[in-house]
Amino acid sequence: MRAVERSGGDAIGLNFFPNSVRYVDPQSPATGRLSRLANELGLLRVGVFVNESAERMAAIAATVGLDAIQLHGDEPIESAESLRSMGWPVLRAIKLPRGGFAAALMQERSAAWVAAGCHLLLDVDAGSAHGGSGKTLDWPSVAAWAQGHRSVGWTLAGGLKPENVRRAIEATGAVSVDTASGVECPRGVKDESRIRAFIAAATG
Ligand SMILES: O=C(O)c1ccccc1N[C@@H]1O[C@H](COP(=O)(O)O)[C@@H](O)[C@H]1O
Repeated sequence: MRAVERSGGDAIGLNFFPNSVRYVDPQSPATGRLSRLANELGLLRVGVFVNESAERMAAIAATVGLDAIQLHGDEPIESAESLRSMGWPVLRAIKLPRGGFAAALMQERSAAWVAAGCHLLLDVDAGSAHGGSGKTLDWPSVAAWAQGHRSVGWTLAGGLKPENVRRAIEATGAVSVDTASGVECPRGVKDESRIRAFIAAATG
C-alpha cells in the first residue's frame, strides 16, 4: 500500500468476493487496519463486491471504512440506486467481450448505470470469476465508444500491467486505469516493484 502512495497512485481495492484469491474478510481486524492505513495515506478505498445486497455492502462499507463501492457482479440497477441514495459513490463494472465490440453494445450495457450516477469500470467478461482475469479488452473498440461519450466518467481495467498500461492509455484515451493481477507476483500477492512500474508507466 505504501508503494501505491509513494509512487503516486490514488486508490486501493479491497476485494470482498469470497471466491477471489484477493478476498479480504470484512470482519477481520486486519482489514480494518488496512483501511485505516490507506485513509491515513490519502488513498481512496474501493470495496469490490459481487452480488451482495445493497444493505450488506453499505454495512461493510461503514464498518471497514470505504470511500466507494465497486459492483462487479450481476447486481440489479436497484442496488446502485439504493447505494447512491445512501450517498455512496458507485463504480459499475461493465463486462465486455474480449474481441471487438460495437459502441451500441457498450451503450446498451451502460446507459442505465450512467443515469443512476455510477462511474463505469470497463472490464473483460470473466464469466463466473467475475473479474481479475488478467485479460485485456479490445482497446480500439473502447476508444470508438469513448469518443462518442466524452461526458461519461469511466476507468479502464482488464489485464493492465506495467508492460502494457501506457499503450492501453494511448489507444483508448483512458484518464484512469485499474489493475489487479497485473501487479502481482506470484498470483494473488501484490509485488511492490510491479506496482511502482505500473504507476510510473501510467503516469509517465
Ligand atoms: O480481482 C478479482 O479477483 C476480482 C474478482 C471478482 C470481481 C472483480 C475482481 N477484480 C477486478 O477485476 C478487474 C480486472 O482485473 P485484472 O487487472 O484483469 O486482474 C480489476 O480492476 C479488479 O477491480
